[in-house]
Amino acid sequence: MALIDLTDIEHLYSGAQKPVHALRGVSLEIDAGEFVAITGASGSGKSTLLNIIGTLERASAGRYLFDGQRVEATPERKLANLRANKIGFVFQNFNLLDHLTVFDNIALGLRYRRDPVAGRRERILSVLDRVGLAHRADHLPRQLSGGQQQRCAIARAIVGDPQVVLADEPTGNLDSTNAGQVMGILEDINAQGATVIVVTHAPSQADRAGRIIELHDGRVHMTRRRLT
Ligand SMILES: Nc1ncnc2c1ncn2[C@@H]1O[C@H](COP(=O)(O)OP(=O)(O)OP(=O)(O)O)[C@@H](O)[C@H]1O
Repeated sequence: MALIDLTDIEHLYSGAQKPVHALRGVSLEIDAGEFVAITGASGSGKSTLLNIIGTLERASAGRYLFDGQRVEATPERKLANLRANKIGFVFQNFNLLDHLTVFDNIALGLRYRRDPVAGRRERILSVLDRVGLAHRADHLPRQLSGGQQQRCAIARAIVGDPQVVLADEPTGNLDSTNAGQVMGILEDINAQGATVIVVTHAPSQADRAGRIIELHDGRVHMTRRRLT
């Protein structure tokens, strides 16, 4: 059984002006342990699809099974719980809290989890080490470079050891060296067993994924697996 199983997903944004049909019948399966890149032109529906996969947004129509659970039939309270325990999010703009240190920003990744408080400090220190920020634990986000801020955000996303890491243009604000480093960390997270899904429009980064899903006008235009 696929970890993520989407069938005929439609999404309509019905704002004040004309409604936007952002997804038009997307069906796809993603297995546990895959590293998938979602690509496509601006406006093709990549972020919408990622937000639906992450249960931040509910699809207007279609069926979504996450780890066998019917998302459309799950109340919001339970979805919040699922997100806190099983999914880590990484965004283009890092979304760190300015007034908190790197350590405390990462601690936020454990806030809504049910696991015991004992051992949290060690867990945070170990993840800081993993993203190469052990020497920056007491810094504020504004004292970090963009690449370091994104590595801090990744640490926050993975500190709870999620099954799935979803990253929306995680390298969009980074130069190529930092972008390469961030992709390397995502590869490492995947190698450790997490399913990783990255939205990117950079072909050089999409090529690092095991599978590329290209959207076009709200539909899956093409799916391609890495040859090696
Ligand atoms: N909250 C919203 N309200 C109305 N329309 C929206 C909203 N969010 C996205 N859209 C529209 O839905 C379509 C798909 O948007 P989405 O952000 O998913 O595309 P994308 O492929 O991620 O684009 P980009 O690469 O520019 O980030 C676009 O036409 C966009 O304008």
